[in-house]
Amino acid sequence: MVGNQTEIKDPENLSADPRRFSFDFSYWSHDEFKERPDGYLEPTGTKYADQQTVFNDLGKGIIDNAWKGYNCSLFAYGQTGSGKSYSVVGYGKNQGIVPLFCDDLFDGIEKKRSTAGENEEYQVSLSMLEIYNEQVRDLLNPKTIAIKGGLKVRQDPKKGFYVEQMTLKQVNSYEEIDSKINEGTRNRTVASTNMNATSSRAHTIIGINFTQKCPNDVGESMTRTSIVNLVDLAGSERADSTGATGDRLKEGSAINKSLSTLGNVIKALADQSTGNKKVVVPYRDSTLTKLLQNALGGNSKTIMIAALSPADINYEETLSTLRFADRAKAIKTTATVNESPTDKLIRELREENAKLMEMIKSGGITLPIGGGGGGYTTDEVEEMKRQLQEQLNQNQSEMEQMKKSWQQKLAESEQENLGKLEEDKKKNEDRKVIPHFWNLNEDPALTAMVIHFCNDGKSTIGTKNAQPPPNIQINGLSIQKQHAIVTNKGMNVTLEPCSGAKILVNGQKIAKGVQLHHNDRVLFGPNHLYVFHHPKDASKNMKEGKSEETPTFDSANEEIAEKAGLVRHDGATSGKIVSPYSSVLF
Ligand SMILES: Nc1ncnc2c1ncn2[C@@H]1O[C@H](COP(=O)(O)OP(=O)(O)OP(=O)(O)O)[C@@H](O)[C@H]1O
Repeated sequence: MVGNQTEIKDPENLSADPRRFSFDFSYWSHDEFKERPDGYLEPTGTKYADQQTVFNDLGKGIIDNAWKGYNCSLFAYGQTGSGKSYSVVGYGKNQGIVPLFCDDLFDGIEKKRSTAGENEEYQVSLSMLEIYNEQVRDLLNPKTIAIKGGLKVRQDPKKGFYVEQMTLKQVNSYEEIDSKINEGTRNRTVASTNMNATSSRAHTIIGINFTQKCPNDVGESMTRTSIVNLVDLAGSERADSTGATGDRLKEGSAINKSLSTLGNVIKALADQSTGNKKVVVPYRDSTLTKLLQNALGGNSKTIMIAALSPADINYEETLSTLRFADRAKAIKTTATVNESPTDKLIRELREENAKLMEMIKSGGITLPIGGGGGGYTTDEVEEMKRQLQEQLNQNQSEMEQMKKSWQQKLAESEQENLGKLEEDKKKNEDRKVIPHFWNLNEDPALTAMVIHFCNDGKSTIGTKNAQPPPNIQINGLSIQKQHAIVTNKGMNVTLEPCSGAKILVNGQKIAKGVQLHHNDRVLFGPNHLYVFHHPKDASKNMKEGKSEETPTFDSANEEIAEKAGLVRHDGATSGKIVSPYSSVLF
């Protein structure tokens, strides 16, 4: 990284000149940092770009634009393990753009609210989606995650593509939005573990809708809205470089479909911006590009983060990421401020609904989206009617939302959100005193997201189909209705497999009850991997100054492979190894 330039050398031809790419920013984050006692990684020289630096350069701009009423998007592109999630969401004390953005946004709202007049309102709502194998899952509504084929993506002439039935949760503070995002990440963890899916192959879209209602100079109520999409894309590595086969290959090609379409869209938009207006932009070719249409070529101010690995073995992928980013920087979006008199917006929705009513009455023959005339089958007409009704209902609820006062909405959402916050707080307290299992996932962002407590007495472990329902529910391949029983007797915890159930403790298959110890690794079935935490032992170790080695996904898998005789004893590892990490931004 030299100024805003990123240089890359071919490891097989080091004497050749490096290739140079210029961006708005180029950040180095591979070395020259140290960990503060609280866990924050801070620079030891001038080279390392910490999370706050990146946020100051990029996040603050998004905040300013959101306040002005522009739609904003940020998406992170790069191969698995290169630092996309680190930049977008962050880990622990090293918060990424999403939490820092939310914190700053609510700080600003609180300041405004403290001096706000009666007719000023500030409102934030959150959505969280995952695209996996071209299918959309709503991470804020676990019930929809299991829907076969995922949620439907529809097109509206004004809004563009949108996800039918998507949850939009109103949030009133930083704590509430943080708790909701954690809930979404937990749902994502459970879903990916149950389906034995690789999370790095999923795209995550966090949507923040920010609405301000303020009177203008002549006292007329104005509504200003901004939709902020923060996108953590799936790993961009090509399927042939991952050695994937079978389902993994199918999964890989679906992800590649989204990412290769993203590449095609970016190429087409870049061509357009150089004057070739005839190019057709293939948004419709993948779910991802449909949902990112606005972010890529429409009404949005957009930032792309390209995350790179400096390791030699990743040279080809890194070069391809840089080329991708280089093409993307040519794109020019045309963002406009989304501001209208509130009454006008309500009137437009009312008029549109009157038209939709007419269309439904006349048999739904005119498609809402550029449709033609007759010749439809009964099923097609029914489907059109259903779409029209759906749109009508959506407009109706949007209209009601606009008419409702902030106070009313606050009262409605507060109760639910408060309950969740209390729940989170209690869980955190319980973790200090009750023995429990915490999950390990190959994606560090999804690790320690699922907690199962071993309460006093007996707890059953099994699937949701068990009768009576188990105390600890895990679902998925090879998990039995009654899989195990965990007993906590005076803080002594034992784990006993049910007949036929597969459980490994520290890599060893168990056939009868065993006592669990702090930091034991427990694998239920083929892929539900947990660490057992005993709070008493943990605090004893701390008091005695004993250093603890916290198990990781890789170390637990190596242990399993070793016990099964699959690994050499020379320290060779088996999992993915991609060394750290630098990010380029433009
Ligand atoms: N800028 C950075 N400084 C220090 N550590 C980093 C940085 N970026 C990434 N890391 C570390 O590298 C590891 C991988 O990063 P991350 O999970 O963000 O990769 P990713 O690109 O999101 O991968 P995936 O596609 O699997 O989600 C994490 O343990 C993270 O803490």
